[in-house]
Amino acid sequence: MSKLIIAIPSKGRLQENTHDFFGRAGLKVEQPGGARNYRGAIKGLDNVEIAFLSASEIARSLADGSVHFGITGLDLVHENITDPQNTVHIVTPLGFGSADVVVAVPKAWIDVETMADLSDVASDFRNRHGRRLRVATKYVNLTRSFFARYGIADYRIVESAGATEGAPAAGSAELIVDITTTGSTLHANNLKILSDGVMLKSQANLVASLSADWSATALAAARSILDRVAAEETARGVKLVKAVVHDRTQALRAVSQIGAIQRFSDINDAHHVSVLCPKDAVADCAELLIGEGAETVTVETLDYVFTKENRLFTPLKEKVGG
Ligand SMILES: Nc1ncnc2c1ncn2[C@@H]1O[C@H](COP(=O)(O)OP(=O)(O)OP(=O)(O)O)[C@@H](O)[C@H]1O
Ligand SMILES: O=P(O)(O)OC[C@H]1O[C@H](OP(=O)(O)OP(=O)(O)O)[C@H](O)[C@@H]1O
Ligand SMILES: [Mg+2]
Repeated sequence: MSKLIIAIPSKGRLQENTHDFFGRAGLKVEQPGGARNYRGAIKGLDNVEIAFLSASEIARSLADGSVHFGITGLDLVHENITDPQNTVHIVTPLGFGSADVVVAVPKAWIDVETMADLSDVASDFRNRHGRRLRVATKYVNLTRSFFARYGIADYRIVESAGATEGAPAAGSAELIVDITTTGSTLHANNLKILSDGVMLKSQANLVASLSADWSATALAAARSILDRVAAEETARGVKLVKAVVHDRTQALRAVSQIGAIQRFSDINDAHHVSVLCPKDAVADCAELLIGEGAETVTVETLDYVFTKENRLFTPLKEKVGG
């Protein structure tokens, strides 16, 4: 009877959005004993335990299998997990925590715009100064593999624990690899991103561990959670469109062209149409229905659309369900 363990950020910029994400799915995260208690629960789901960890610890816990699910940035997944392909499964991106991991150099380096330029500078630098170019970063693994891809070997990594953008001005490195969202920290430190220097586009993801103990209990709890998550995601992308038309079959044929689908059919009713329509196609759908004789078309927002087939759970089960 091993419970499903979900690791969520205990602090930092992903924390608040994570609570909102669970809230939208109708799941209430409870932290008995307040912010200093590192174990919690989800209201009404007895087989789920919450572990509050830092975003980077979450990536490591997914790798070692001590948690089943975790919410963390894709950057941390790729930096902290050796073989992410075979170690974790990305369940779904969450639409928050967007940031790019980038290579940035001083703006004063006017001749350096690309990774190829940087490669030239790196060789020159070594010849001229008798030491290697220094790159300040906490993304050591991402940097090594990205630089290797561009054939750059003449550099040395200076591990940074924070305020990485300050390293060039402080004289502790020539350039940096760090994460950026608005670009204002880079700008404030007179740094520019190389044109092909975006190493990774990151955002927060719901990630599953492939090495955790996926007991029947844990899998069942995962299904309950993913049912709610998928139902909310689906609902956010569609609207419920209703109308009374001359000929239902004909109207459905027309709106199916723009992706609207009949979900709730009453074979005795030849005139009522009620379809789930992609959010962006609602106005076109209404126009088509009016063309099919509707006087009025109403559009409703839905909270959840549950379906028997769960597009988030099925791929996970295939990987861990035996
Ligand atoms: N502008 C940003 N700067 C840094 N991280 C960001 C930014 N936007 C989103 N993120 C995401 O937030 C996560 C980092 O969160 P946070 O800073 O709370 O964790 P952390 O620094 O790894 O924690 P700790 O260092 O204590 O382990 C990363 O996954 C990153 O992708
Ligand atoms: O492009 P911007 O919008 O300016 O954001 C990027 C900055 O934000 C992060 O630092 P954070 O505030 O998380 O501090 P940290 O270095 O202690 O993690 C990151 O390390 C950058 O320094
Ligand atoms: Mg941080």
